[in-house]
Amino acid sequence: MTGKLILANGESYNGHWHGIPASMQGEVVFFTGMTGYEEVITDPSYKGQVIVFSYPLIGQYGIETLYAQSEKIQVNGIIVAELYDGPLPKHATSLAQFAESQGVPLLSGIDTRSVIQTVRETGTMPAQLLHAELTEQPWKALKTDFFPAGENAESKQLGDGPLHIGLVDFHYKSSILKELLALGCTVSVIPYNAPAELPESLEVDGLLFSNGPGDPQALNSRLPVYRTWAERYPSFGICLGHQVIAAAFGAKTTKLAYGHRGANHPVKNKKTGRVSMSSQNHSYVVEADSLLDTPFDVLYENVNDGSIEGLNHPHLPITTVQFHPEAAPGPADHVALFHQFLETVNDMKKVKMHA
Ligand SMILES: NC(=O)CC[C@H](N)C(=O)O
Repeated sequence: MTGKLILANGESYNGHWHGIPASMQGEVVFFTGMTGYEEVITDPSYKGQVIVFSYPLIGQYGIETLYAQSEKIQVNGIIVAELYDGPLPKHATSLAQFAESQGVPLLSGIDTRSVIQTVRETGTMPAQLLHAELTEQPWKALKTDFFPAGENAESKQLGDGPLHIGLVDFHYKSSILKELLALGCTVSVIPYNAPAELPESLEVDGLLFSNGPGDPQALNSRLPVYRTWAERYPSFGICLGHQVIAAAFGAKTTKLAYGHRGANHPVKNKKTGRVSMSSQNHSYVVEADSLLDTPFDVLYENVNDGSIEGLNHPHLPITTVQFHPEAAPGPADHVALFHQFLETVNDMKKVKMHA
């Protein structure tokens, strides 16, 4: 079976089609990690995108759902150069089977180097995956409605540890929740569109603003609420969470040409000078100049392009990171940030109890 990847600039690539005949569109982006394809395709921050893996052989250890970041595949399409089809671990299914079972098209045998070169030179753009039996579809607007308006007061509680963290849900990765639970927290998942008083009625001790898909500006109408929350509780923001906290205090966000997606992005801690490796998946960044209108100090910057990778509030216990300290997929250099956040939450809780 054959199929095509068609880019919005007219370039077209033939490959082997896996899955039922279909046509699918999404924004084409690329991931540079050697491993982690299970985490990537199930990560809700990739919602609606077509993911191209730069590593030439993908699928070598199958899918074990152990590493899944949500209950399903979130990308609209998967593009690989060579798809591994050898023996797999006992409990694993193949990547092709997994994708097929969820109706997500996978194209293999694509010259991913050429696709990625185009995306690097021209920027991310819409792409279409098309089975050979079907005709090319008219281009549709890219999906952006990840945060419908309206209020949702339903929270769900997990774990039963001494510290109670509200996980502000912008479509969080399950490894963030797992990390909090592993560190002994009670976690209340708070919808992005929760009423302003929900964290207080749940009696949370701190807030973690999660990752999420799309443009952070989609959440502009909620920024005043997020600012009140961040001013009131020790807060930690990851990726989209970092972007909305920055925006809530007056910063601007902008879109990079082709984003950062991989497992070895070096970031520099501006306080210590230390460089560490981070896992990343984002298109948008906080504009450095716009930070002048906010109280924030830059905590981390990207070593490759100097972009903002993390912020600290000088007086309030607010820390944010553009990268992914929950470490799946990728390096575990930054798990300490979770420990630091929980120590701050704990200290603030003690102060409150003695006040
Ligand atoms: N991983 C994330 O949270 C991504 C944030 C945002 N959607 C971006 O692309 O920049």
